[in-house]
Amino acid sequence: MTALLEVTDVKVKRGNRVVVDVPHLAIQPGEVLAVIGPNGSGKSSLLHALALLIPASFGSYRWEGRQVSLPQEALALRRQMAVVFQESLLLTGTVMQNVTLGLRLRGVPAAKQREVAMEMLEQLRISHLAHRSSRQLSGGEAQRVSIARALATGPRLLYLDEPMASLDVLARSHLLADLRRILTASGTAALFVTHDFTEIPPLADRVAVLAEGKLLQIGTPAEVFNQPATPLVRDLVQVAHDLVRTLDAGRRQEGP
Ligand SMILES: Nc1ncnc2c1ncn2[C@@H]1O[C@H](COP(=O)(O)OP(=O)(O)OP(=O)(O)O)[C@@H](O)[C@H]1O
Repeated sequence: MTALLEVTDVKVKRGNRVVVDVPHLAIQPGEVLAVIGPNGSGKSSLLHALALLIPASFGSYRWEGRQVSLPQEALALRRQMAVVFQESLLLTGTVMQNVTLGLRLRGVPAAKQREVAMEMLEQLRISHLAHRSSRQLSGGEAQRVSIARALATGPRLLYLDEPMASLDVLARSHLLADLRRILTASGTAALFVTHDFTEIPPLADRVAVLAEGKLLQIGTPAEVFNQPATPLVRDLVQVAHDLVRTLDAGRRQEGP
């Protein structure tokens, strides 16, 4: 299958330091890739570089098999991608005004803007908030609005930088399920950065582990969790293993 996005020799410099140095990374159409790693390992920098939001150097940057010329084609390509950040970054105005923003900038007729936005709000189960001010939303609602805004333009690839970090566990679990359903139904690929391993099974097809800007391992969640490729990956996933073991031990003690 031709990858949706395939990059080689990605390097991001912050000051004089190279903070991302990844020889190869590919995202398949419709695939959801989680990126995990310690603080400061370069996860956000990698995401921002791939989304063409910060300067980076690429050996090659291929979109659906075609070599993209950067920076000349960056603007056109960015229209096929969307980004959701940890903070919802909504503009003053109503939810509807926020969700139609990207479509407005693309010159989509007003009636169509509203139709598409309403559809996205329904898919994210927040159509009742359409006419609410963006300043009168809970954190979970605001994050749903920012995801609806990102998806309204029909991106082929959605980047999510710790989008659930400020949500409570229930809100997070419901949003993960809704997001997975929407991404699968629309065939949208996604790359999401997370610190929370519980987000991986419901959302990710593959996991990439980054440390000090280097890709230590990439594989299915089962591969990474059961066959960690390096001691650092083992230490990272150990926390998740310990949790499962503790819960199992508790269950055995309680009996059937
Ligand atoms: N705007 C910036 N200017 C200078 N250095 C930066 C900047 N942003 C990030 N860095 C540095 O680049 C490195 C990678 O940071 P980055 O935010 O990409 O890591 P991360 O894995 O996303 O971290 P975290 O998990 O803490 O969010 C870090 O050493 C950080 O200090």
